[in-house]
Amino acid sequence: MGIQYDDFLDTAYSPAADDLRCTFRIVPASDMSMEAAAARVASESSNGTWAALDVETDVSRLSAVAYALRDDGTVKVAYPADLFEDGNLAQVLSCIAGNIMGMKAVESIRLEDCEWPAALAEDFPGPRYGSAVKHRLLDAGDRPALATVPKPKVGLPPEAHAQVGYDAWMGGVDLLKDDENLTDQSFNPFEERVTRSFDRADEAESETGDRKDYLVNITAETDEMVRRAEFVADHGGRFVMVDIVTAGWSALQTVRERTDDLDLAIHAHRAMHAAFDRLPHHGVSMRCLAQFARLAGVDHLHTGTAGFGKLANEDTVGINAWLRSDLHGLADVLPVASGGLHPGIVDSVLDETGGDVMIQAGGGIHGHPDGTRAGAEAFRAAAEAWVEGESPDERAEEVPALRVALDKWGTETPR
Ligand SMILES: O=C(COP(=O)(O)O)[C@H](O)[C@H](O)COP(=O)(O)O
Ligand SMILES: [Mg+2]
Repeated sequence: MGIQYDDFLDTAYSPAADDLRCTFRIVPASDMSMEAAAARVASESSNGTWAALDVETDVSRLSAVAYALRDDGTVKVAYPADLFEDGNLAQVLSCIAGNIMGMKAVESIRLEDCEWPAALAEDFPGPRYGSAVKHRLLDAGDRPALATVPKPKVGLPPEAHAQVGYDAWMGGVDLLKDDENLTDQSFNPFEERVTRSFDRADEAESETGDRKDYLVNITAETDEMVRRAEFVADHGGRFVMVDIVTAGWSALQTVRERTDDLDLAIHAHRAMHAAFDRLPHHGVSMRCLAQFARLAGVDHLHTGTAGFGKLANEDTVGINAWLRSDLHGLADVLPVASGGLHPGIVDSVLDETGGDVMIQAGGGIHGHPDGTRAGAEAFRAAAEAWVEGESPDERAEEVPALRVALDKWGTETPR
C-alpha cells in the first residue's frame, strides 16, 4: 500500500480515546500552506517520510493525524498509543518533539500542550509524594513550604554551606537547597557537604522542634546520581534534587526507578528549560516540560514566579493548575516559585499561585542586611502573614527583620 503526506491530514478527524493529542503552533515555510506543513509534521513525527512509499505491511494504524487547524496557527496532531513504547519518555519525545523541530517545511514550530490518554500515562510512575511532601516529610502545614539556596551559589566550602543552612533553618525555612551548578566540586565536595549539612539540620530540628531537610543536588552521570541518592538516604535525607533538563529525561527516569525503595522525594530544578520554552513560536513549552516531569515522577518542580521574580516565566498559574489536575491517578506535583523572590513580593506571588506551593529564595534571604537568619525570619513572616490575611507592613510591626527587608527591597521586581 502507498503512504504519502496526504494520508496524515484529516481536518475532520475525531481522535480515539487512547490517542495522545498534541497541540502545535506552526508557522509554515513561506512556500507552504498550513495544511501541507501540518501533514508533514504528523508524517515525520510518526511513520512517514519525504518520499511516497509503497509498503507491503499495513502500517497506517501507527500513523499520526493532523486535524483541528486553526486561524491562530495551532494544529492538533493525534498519535495512536501503539506508536509508543510503554514508559519510555525519550521515545515519546523523539516522536512528538523530534525531527519536526528542524523541518524546513516549517519556519517555526512549538509543541504547546499534550493531552495524555490513560493508555500512556499509566505506564509512568508519576510522583511518589507530590504536594503531600508538605505534611508527610515537612511541618509546613497549610502554609507554603519554604526553601533557601545559599549564595554565592558556588564557592562556599562545606562548613560555611552547612552554617548558612543552620542559620536559615533556625530563621524558619524548612529546606536548604543546593544550587543548580553545585554538585561535587573541589571547593565543596558532595559527601562532606551532605554530612556536615545534615549534622546542622539535626541541631536545628532539636532546637526548633520542626522537621528540617535538605534538597541535595545529585546531578551527575546516571549511575553516580543513584549512588549519591543512596548516600543522601544513608545520612537521613528524604529529598534529592535533579537538574532534570540538563541531566536528561531518561536519567531522571532511572533515578526515580532505582531509588524507589529509598522513599526519597525528587526536587526538579529546570535549568536550561528556557532554551526550549522561551521563544513563543519555537521549541517546547514549559507546560509540556512540566508534563514530562510529572510523568517521570518528580515531586516538586520549578514553574516560576508568575512574573514577579528575576526570570522570564511562561504561564506559571496555568502550569501549576495542570500539575494539580487529575492525570489518570498519578500524584500531583508541588509547584516551586523561585528566582528573584524576596519578602516584599511574596504576597504578590502567592496571590497568583495560592499557598499550596514551595517558595524559595536565595538573594532574598542571604542579602538581608542583618544576615541569613534575619533574612529567613523575614521570608517566613511574609509567607505566614499572607496565609493569615495580613499585609507585609502589618506583620513587620511585630517582626523587625521583615521591616528591614521591606525597607531594603520594597516591592521591587529584581532583574
Ligand atoms: O538560584 C535560584 C534562585 O536564586 P535567587 O533566589 O537568588 O534568585 C534558582 O536557580 C532559580 O529559582 C531558577 O529559576 P526557576 O525557578 O525559574 O527555574
Ligand atoms: Mg539557582
